[in-house]
Amino acid sequence: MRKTVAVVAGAVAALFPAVLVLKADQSRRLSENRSRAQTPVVCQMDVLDFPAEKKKGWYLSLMAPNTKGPMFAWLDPSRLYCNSQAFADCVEDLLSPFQKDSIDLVAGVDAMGFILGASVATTLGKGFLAIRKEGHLCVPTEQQNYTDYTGKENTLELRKDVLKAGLRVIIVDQWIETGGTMKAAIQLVERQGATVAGVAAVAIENTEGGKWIKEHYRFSHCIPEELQSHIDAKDLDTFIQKFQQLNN
Ligand SMILES: O=P(O)(O)OC[C@H]1O[C@H](OP(=O)(O)OP(=O)(O)O)[C@H](O)[C@@H]1O
Ligand SMILES: Nc1ncnc2[nH]cnc12
Repeated sequence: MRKTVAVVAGAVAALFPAVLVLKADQSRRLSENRSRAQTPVVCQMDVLDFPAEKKKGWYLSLMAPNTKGPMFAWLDPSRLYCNSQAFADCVEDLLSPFQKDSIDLVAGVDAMGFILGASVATTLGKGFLAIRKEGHLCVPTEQQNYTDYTGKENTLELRKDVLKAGLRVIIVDQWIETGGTMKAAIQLVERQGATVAGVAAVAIENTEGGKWIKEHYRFSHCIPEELQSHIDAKDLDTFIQKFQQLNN
C-alpha cells in the first residue's frame, strides 16, 4: 500500500511541472486569442459621427465585434442604433426592396428584432407585432419550437388575436445565422393564415437555413455583396477592416 502511494505521489510530482506548463500555455493562448479578437474593437468612427460621403452600408462599421475570443464570432449591431443617421439608413436599406409591395404589418422577433422591427414599422407607417420568446405573453398564443445558433432549444410565441388570412407581414430580426429563429417566426405567421411578404435582418448568413429563407421569401439585409463572404466566414477581423477602409 505504502509502495503504491509512493508511486502515485512520485508520478504526480513528475507530472506537476508538465501540468503547470500546460496551464501556462492555455492561458497564454487564451490571452492571445482575446487580444486578437480585441484588435479590431477600436472603431475608428465616433459612435455619433457619420462620414461626409455615405457609401452603401457605411453604418456597419459602427457594429462592435465581440471581445470574447475567436470562438464567439459575433457582431453586435446594437451600437449602430445609437447613431440616428446610421439607424435611419439601416432601416431605409431594409425597406428598399419592399417599396412597391403592399405591407399591412411589421413583426419583430424578441428581443433585438423589436428595436429594428419597431423602427421599420414606424418608418413604413404600419403597426408592429411582437413575436416573443416563451413565457412573456399573457394571452392565448401559438407556439413554435426551434433550435438557434447556440444549439439550444427555444420556443417562440405569437398572440392569436391579430393575424388573419389576407394580412401581409414583414418579419424583422437583427440577424439570421442558422435561420432557426426566423423559420419559427415564419411558421407562426403562416399558421395563422397571414402571408409573409418579406424577411429583413441586418445580415442573413449563407447557411443552409439562411439560403432556404432567401430562396423561399422576399428578403432584405444590409451587407454589401463584397462583404457577404466575410460574414459567412465569420471573419470579424477582415470584415471590420474592410468597412473601416470603405469609410475612409
Ligand atoms: O438564425 P439563428 O441561428 O436562429 O440566430 C439568430 C437569432 O440570434 C440572435 O438573437 P438571440 O437569440 O441571441 O436573442 P436576442 O435578440 O435576445 O439577443 C438574433 O438576433 C436572432 O434572433
Ligand atoms: N449579431 C450576430 N453576429 C454574429 N452572429 C450572430 N448570430 C446571431 N446573431 C449574431
